[in-house]
Amino acid sequence: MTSAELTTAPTPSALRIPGPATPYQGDIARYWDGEARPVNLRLGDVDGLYHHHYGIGEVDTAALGDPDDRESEKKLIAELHRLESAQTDVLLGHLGDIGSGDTLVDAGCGRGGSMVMAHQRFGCSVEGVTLSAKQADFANERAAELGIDDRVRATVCNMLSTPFATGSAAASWNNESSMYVDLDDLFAEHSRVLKAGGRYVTITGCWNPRYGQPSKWVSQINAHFECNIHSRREYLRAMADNRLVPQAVIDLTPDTLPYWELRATSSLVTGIEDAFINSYRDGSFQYVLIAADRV
Ligand SMILES: C[S@@+](CC[C@H](N)C(=O)[O-])C[C@H]1O[C@@H](n2cnc3c(N)ncnc32)[C@H](O)[C@@H]1O
Ligand SMILES: CC(C)=CCC/C(C)=C/COP(=O)(O)OP(=O)(O)O
Ligand SMILES: [Mg+2]
Repeated sequence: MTSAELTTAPTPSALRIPGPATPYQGDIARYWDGEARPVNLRLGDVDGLYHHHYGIGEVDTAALGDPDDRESEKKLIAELHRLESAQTDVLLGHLGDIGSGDTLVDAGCGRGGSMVMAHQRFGCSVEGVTLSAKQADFANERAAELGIDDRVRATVCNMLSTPFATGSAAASWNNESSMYVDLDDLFAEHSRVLKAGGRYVTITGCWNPRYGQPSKWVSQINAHFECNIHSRREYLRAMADNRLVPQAVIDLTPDTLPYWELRATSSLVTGIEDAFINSYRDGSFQYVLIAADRV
């Protein structure tokens, strides 16, 4: 299938492009094929938007109600989910003016929650890539259920080598997926796929060069997710080397701490909560949004 066909003739099921480029990518594909943590599925079940990222914003304590209430766990799950969708809203708000005729690229799309939200907001087409066939199938099934599978599609594909035509995307993003790849290779591919003047946005966790080196908490997060968190400096340097000029760099660390503090009180904890809370508090780790212009 040619790039032109890929961007103009979506099919409801996941396209499969030759497998992982490295043994590491094979590990990551298996990791996400096997992932079924209740914290992700129960939150997604709230409204059918399935995310694999974290939340931002103030907790609505009124919405949580009385902790002794029988419905309190359900309310807490709904609140965590609201904060995760609020995170996507902030990312989408940095994509610039997107029209219904535009195509966006979601690099590392997971189960597709951000893609659905992008289509609902802009009316545009969204092409997502993930290493996991299970995730791509899930995302495509959700798009079909919503009747938007002609505009929203996930493909099993390496984000460093996508089938999308050069200069074809009005905007592209990584939502908590850039810690799985080399940043030079990643930004070279975004830069190729984006049209001149297009916008790239990432929300990511990065280690803070001011701390010195990755802290023990950052190492714990890497081990937990089999990822390799980059420093803030690496992001900015790799963007500069690949025609991506930062338009906004926003430290979302204070905005994500309430999500983690709330999540730590829920029955859906996974054991990684303290590593995030401690590293955000000691300054070794930061949750950032970087929006850049493709020049
Ligand atoms: C933490 S999840 C984030 C999912 C999604 N962006 C979201 O916000 O819900 C990380 C995603 O990155 C994807 N990923 C990691 N390395 C990749 C690569 N080289 N190519 C494509 N996808 C990749 C994984 O398959 C997974 O879908
Ligand atoms: C900010 C950083 C470093 C993110 C690492 C990537 C990652 C695994 C994100 C969340 O996925 P998830 O939603 O599947 O995780 P969890 O099960 O913990 O909610
Ligand atoms: Mg999650």
